[in-house]
Amino acid sequence: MTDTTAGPTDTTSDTDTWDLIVIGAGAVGENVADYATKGGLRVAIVEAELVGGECSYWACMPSKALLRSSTVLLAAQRVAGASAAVTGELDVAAVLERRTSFTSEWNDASQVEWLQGAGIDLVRGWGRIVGDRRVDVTQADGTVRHLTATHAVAVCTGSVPTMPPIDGLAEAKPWTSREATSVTEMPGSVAIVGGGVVASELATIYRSLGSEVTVIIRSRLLGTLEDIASEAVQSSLTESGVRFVTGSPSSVTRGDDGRVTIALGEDDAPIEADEIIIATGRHPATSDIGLEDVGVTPKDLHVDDSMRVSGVHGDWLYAVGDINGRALLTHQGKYQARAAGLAIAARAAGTLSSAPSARPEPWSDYAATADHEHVPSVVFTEPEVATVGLTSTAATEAGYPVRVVDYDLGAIAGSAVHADGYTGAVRAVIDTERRIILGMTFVGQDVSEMLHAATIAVVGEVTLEKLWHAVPAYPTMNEVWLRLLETERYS
Ligand SMILES: Cc1cc2nc3c(=O)[nH]c(=O)nc-3n(C[C@H](O)[C@H](O)[C@H](O)COP(=O)(O)OP(=O)(O)OC[C@H]3O[C@@H](n4cnc5c(N)ncnc54)[C@H](O)[C@@H]3O)c2cc1C
Ligand SMILES: NC(=O)c1ccc[n+]([C@@H]2O[C@H](COP(=O)([O-])OP(=O)(O)OC[C@H]3O[C@@H](n4cnc5c(N)ncnc54)[C@H](O)[C@@H]3O)[C@@H](O)[C@H]2O)c1
Repeated sequence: MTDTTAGPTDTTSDTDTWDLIVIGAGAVGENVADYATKGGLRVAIVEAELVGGECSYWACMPSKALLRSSTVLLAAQRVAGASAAVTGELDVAAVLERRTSFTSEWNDASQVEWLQGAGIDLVRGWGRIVGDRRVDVTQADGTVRHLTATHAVAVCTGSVPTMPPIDGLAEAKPWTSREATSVTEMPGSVAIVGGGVVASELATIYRSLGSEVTVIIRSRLLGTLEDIASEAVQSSLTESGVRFVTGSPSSVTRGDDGRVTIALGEDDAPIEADEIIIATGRHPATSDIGLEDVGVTPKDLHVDDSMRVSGVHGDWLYAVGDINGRALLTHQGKYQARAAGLAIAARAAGTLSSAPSARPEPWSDYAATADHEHVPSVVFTEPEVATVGLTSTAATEAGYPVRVVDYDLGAIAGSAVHADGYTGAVRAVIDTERRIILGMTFVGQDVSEMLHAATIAVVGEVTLEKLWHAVPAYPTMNEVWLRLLETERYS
């Protein structure tokens, strides 16, 4: 894996007491600190690795940068006239170099500069809660610094990959999303274990950059999404040459030639590849951060909508972002961070109740209410999948009166102009009593940019009758909204 460089060292003053101590300077920790600072608090943030966290260096940004060049190439190839102008292959070295520039060569100097500008103090090292509002930081030289918070501690330590119990896995030195997104030389072949978002995006990246790809899945690819999405992505990946094998590895060995051999069931032929990538989910990074010392069992970690951890004497502990397991997405973690940062500052100022029983008002600045049933997300595959809210299955299970309305996105005039032979699909999940949209799924080229209108409709609980007056411009792909409403009315 690539080397990482921490930028400037600690930026703290002499004091070791702050109003708020944030452990973990990923996107989420940075936002908790920023919003609490804006609320008038003095804040220190503790970081063991790179300021900016997973998203900046090994997740969202590098993976999306690795995907972008092939997406652009495909878009040009799908429009007659433009396709004649692009006759060459992807420049893989240039793609990797562009990715590296997005990670600032795994150096966090610019993010440290941002912290300084925002008035947030940085303490580098491993943070561990050692008592009520007290955090010890083990620094690179082994010395321990003792920090105290007058108001709150927020743990924003993120998540780590879950490694499945496969014989020989550790010895075979598997890649996780970290190695896969920081790759410097494309392997000839990879076997990806898992069928979620990470596996789907990595399969798209590695195939587009020339590797032979085998994906080992237990069941349906992207199984938590609507079938229109998972089927489209799996069939497009298959068409691009990705091989899908159903099963779960039982053992893996790395031979003297450096290649891995993966055994599945007794009747299945083993799979050989240059590298094995594990993409079987992530779990909260709760190890060795001292939760147990303040009476919190990590697997029972529970937060309210202001991200305050339940059952901690004095109610000073918050858990924000991937660590609380609510929605493992950068934008949703940052949303939680805004709620938590503002709530911590308001409680410190006495303008929001600190009582354990006091729950923040839903949809107020202090509550991440949208986490429950209004989460947007995009899977950056080919085709893209953009979703918000509940799937038809989730809405039915939650007891809503549901009607599903589908429309062929390829049949829209704007889509036909967008790309020759455009294919895509849209599904709206409608609450038939309240006549609002509970969830939407878009599948197709560039649908990620269509998502926010749906998020506004779902969060705003805009009725279908009112949506009738939100007129989509012609000829854009958004005209699918009109077609969905017509389908709901007349069929
Ligand atoms: C391959 C991949 C692609 C992804 N793509 C997207 C995407 O396109 N869009 C999206 O919304 N989400 C995406 N995600 C999810 C996204 O990366 C996470 O939801 C997000 O990074 C969570 O932010 P966080 O701040 O909670 O945690 P992290 O980003 O993991 O940050 C936690 C920080 O805490 C530090 N830390 C941990 N323990 C300690 C300690 N004890 N002391 C001090 N510091 C500590 C870590 O070093 C790290 O810097 C992707 C994830 C993966 C794996
Ligand atoms: N574009 C994005 O927003 C984006 C991109 C990447 C990751 N993420 C986030 O990161 C999180 C983690 O993603 P992920 O894909 O690692 O996890 P996931 O939980 O979405 O998927 C894990 C997959 O691995 C499979 N699996 C588990 N154990 C297995 C085994 N032993 N053998 C074969 N398959 C096995 C599961 O069936 C599932 O399909 C997601 O929750 C997602 O929100 C988001």
